[in-house]
Amino acid sequence: MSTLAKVMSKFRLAVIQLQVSSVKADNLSRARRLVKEAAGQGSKVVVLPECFNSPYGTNFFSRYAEKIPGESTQVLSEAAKENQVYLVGGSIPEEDGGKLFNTCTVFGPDGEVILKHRKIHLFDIDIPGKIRFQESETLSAGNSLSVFDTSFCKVGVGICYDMRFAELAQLYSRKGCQLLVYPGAFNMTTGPTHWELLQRARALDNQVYVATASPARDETASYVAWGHSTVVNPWGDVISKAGPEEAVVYADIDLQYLADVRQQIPITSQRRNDLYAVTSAQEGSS
Ligand SMILES: O=C(O)CCC(=O)C(=O)O
Repeated sequence: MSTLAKVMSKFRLAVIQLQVSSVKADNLSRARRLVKEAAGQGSKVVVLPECFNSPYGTNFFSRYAEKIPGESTQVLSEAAKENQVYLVGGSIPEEDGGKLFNTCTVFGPDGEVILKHRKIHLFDIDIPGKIRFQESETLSAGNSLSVFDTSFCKVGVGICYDMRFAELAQLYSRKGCQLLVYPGAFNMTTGPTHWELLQRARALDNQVYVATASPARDETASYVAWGHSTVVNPWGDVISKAGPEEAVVYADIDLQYLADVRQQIPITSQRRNDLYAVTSAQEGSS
């Protein structure tokens, strides 16, 4: 392998576990400061949490919603450009045509938007005595798979509940993604058992890196996030993990290691495509 190929096969990823408050301007300025800090540590891809500009909750979405482009995406664009990073801008409540979406925008190092992912699986659950949450009361679902290219590898994007759907990760992997990122905000009921397990499952099933970015835990919020933003490698090992509080966690992504794992355990070529298949209605689109 050439020296250039070797250099390009490794890059640093940063996950920002942001302390999100009810003051949008504070959320934006903290995010901007931490993107700069992450870039200062050599990160090339930086990920913010779900709902990074607003508290998470159906009663907040319409109040904090913005058009895209708008105030929050402008800050993200500038932060990406100033710091020369790919910035996965967590998510924000987006308003478009009278509907609300939970939307992630991704910016390239030139500050241009390169992807917009609207959460495709809305978080509607009801666990008696624990948690009932119905995003569909206020939000509409997106309808597209979302993949973007970097100078290092292809990246697939989902938002939080999207991570529960193994088929989506499998399709992203089949499209050539080597990294899956999920801005997310699990809670104190599902977080302890499901958050890490889902990430390790998606990573191991597909032999990819998986990164999640959660808001920091705020015990006074109406929705208390689990925190614990994580990066998992293609072997299924957790290689970086935050606690509950605000933090930036780093992981060195090694695409040669990913290739080695795939060679050692060649499940992709061993799939019985003659017996089963996961298909997408959007097959052929990127
Ligand atoms: O799936 C879960 O348990 C949590 C999902 C969630 O919080 C979300 O989709 O925002």
